[in-house]
Amino acid sequence: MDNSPSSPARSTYDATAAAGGAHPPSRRTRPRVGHIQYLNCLPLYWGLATSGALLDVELTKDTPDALNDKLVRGDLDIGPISLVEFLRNADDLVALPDIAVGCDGPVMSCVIVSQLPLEQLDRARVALGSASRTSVRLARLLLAERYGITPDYYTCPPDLSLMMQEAEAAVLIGDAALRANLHYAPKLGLQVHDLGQMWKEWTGLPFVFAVWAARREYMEREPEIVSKVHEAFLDSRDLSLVEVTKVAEQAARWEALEASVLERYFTTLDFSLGERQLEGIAEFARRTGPVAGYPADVRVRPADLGSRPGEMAV
Ligand SMILES: C=C(O[C@@H]1C=C(C(=O)O)C=C[C@H]1O)C(=O)O
Repeated sequence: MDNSPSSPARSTYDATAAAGGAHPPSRRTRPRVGHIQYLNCLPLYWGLATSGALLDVELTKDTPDALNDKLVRGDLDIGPISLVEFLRNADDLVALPDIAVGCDGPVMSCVIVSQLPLEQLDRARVALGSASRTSVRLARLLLAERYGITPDYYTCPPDLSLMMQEAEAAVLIGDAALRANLHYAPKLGLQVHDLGQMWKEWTGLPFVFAVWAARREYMEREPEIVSKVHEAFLDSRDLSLVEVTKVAEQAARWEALEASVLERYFTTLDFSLGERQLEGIAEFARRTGPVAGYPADVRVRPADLGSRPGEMAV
């Protein structure tokens, strides 16, 4: 190997160093932001491309459970997190205001798929899809307290046909749940129970499956970036809901679901986090806290990010 000062690699290196770095390391790093790889989050991210904000974030697409772990470990700075994981890690995280993935009635994509009426699931095998933390906890709560039953739960990958071979019922979320709900269950004669609707009938409240959070230390270090990312998500969501027909048509090109179904789905989901949603969260924490790893009186207190600032330019 030629290590002499005249070798091209070496001379390029020296020239760069002498010039103070023609390619200096980036002075600022983009915020590392999570993106749930399900259709449920499409309306939150769709407008980021339109506004250009997509270029100002380093996006990591993954399943909710993987994103939960990354945000909690500090491999992400900002992102969606299953409500249950937020409540467990509330000391290290700050919730962002007015943004969530929830519903006020049916949700369509967080379901119990069952071969038997729910009352008959006592001691039966129930498969819990491994991508979920909140829906599986909600399903267990509803089956225990509304139906008075104690199934034999186990966690496994979210694959409906495997689950139905090994269990009498399964809890699914996201696109797999949507497909099960709309396609497979009716074909296979399986019952579908919508967790959002069950919660609403039981408590009269909206339900929040995931909130948006920043790591507390990141928020303290980079409050402006957090504020701008938050703003970009709100703008994206608002634009997507105004243009929901277009979003649904575009998404349908790559999905086995009709545009009209996707439009219904996007408008069934509730992406807000207001007083009633916070009340729903408090009620869920009160009912699950003792067994789910957080105090029953834990609260989500969204950060005060001030009024909506201007364009994102981080
Ligand atoms: C509405 C949904 O909300 C979700 C449910 C989650 C959970 O159960 O932990 C986490 C993130 C969201 O994806 C869905 O997955 O369809």
